[in-house]
Amino acid sequence: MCSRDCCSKGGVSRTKDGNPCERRAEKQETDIIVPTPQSLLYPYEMIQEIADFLVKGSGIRPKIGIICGSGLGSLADLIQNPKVFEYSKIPNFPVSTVEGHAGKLVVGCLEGVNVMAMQGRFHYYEGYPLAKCSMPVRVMKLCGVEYLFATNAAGGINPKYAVGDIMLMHDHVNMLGFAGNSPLQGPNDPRFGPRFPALVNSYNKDLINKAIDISKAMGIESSVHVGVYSCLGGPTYETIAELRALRMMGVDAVGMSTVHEVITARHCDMKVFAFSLITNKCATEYSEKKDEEANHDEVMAVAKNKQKACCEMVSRLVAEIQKSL
Ligand SMILES: O=P(O)(O)O[C@@H]1C[C@H](O)[C@@H](CO)O1
Ligand code: HPA
Repeated sequence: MCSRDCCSKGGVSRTKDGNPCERRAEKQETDIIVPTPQSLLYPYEMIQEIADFLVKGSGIRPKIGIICGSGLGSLADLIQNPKVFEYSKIPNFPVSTVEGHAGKLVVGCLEGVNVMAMQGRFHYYEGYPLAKCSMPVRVMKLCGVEYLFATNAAGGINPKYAVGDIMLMHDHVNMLGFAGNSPLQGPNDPRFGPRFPALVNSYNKDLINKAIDISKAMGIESSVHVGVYSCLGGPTYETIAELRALRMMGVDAVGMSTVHEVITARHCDMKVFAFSLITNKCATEYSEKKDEEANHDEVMAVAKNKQKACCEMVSRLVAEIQKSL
């Protein structure tokens, strides 16, 4: 009861004559914690500071940014004369908490092109808001990056996909977006891009065609597909009913990343190339068999096995871009 002689009825403090207690109402208002809109977590100036730190520290303005998926960190090992930044030493950078994501940013040269690679990405399930997960993409942009290469480990839903196949992403279904979550949520800073960015043709067709040609040159075209990826929040793998629903929506591979990075990259007008390494086949029939359940050890093991082909795909594509620069 407050000093104005109020009583609490149905969770609302009221004066004796039944009117809501003004003082209580004022207090409740100040108690409300309004969540910070995602886009305000990393203002332009803070991203600029991180970019300046990396450009100054490496002496390099990268043209291509690479995000290494689970177990695909060796993509960054291709980089010559690498300057390595541990995430924990980069001002205002989050840290990686997932096995298979080393937490290092590698800047250097690949096939004659200045590149920057993230050995470790940030996932929503780690507890980071989406804008924080994809903040490094904006850092890349302000460092000078024009092309984003995003890679991921994913479960194959398309029954034609086998473990170890590569799926070149040509579109996505943004399940977190369906639920009203976006890395662009909150006030828009036009220095990054427009309020309402279009996402049709987000995945660069020319780069997809080049990657198909590369797969032919590598003799792996029968295990390379072009398909649709969907990102769920994780960290749980999907239920059978969810996988069936995704398949009905036209999804070929499912994972827990990439989409918010692509949204952020397209917002600031980067060219995007992305692929999934199919690390497990998603079961769409009910079964008691333990070996049909997805698990991170299997994801990591398949990624390790297939890293050579993934590395070759990336370096050949970078070499193609180099020709056009
Ligand atoms: O970072 P990516 O999307 O490659 O990692 C996938 C999704 C989860 O982080 C993990 C599950 O095994 O691999
Ligand atoms: N589901 C979600 N994410 C994944 C999977 C999967 O089956 N495999 C690798 N990452």
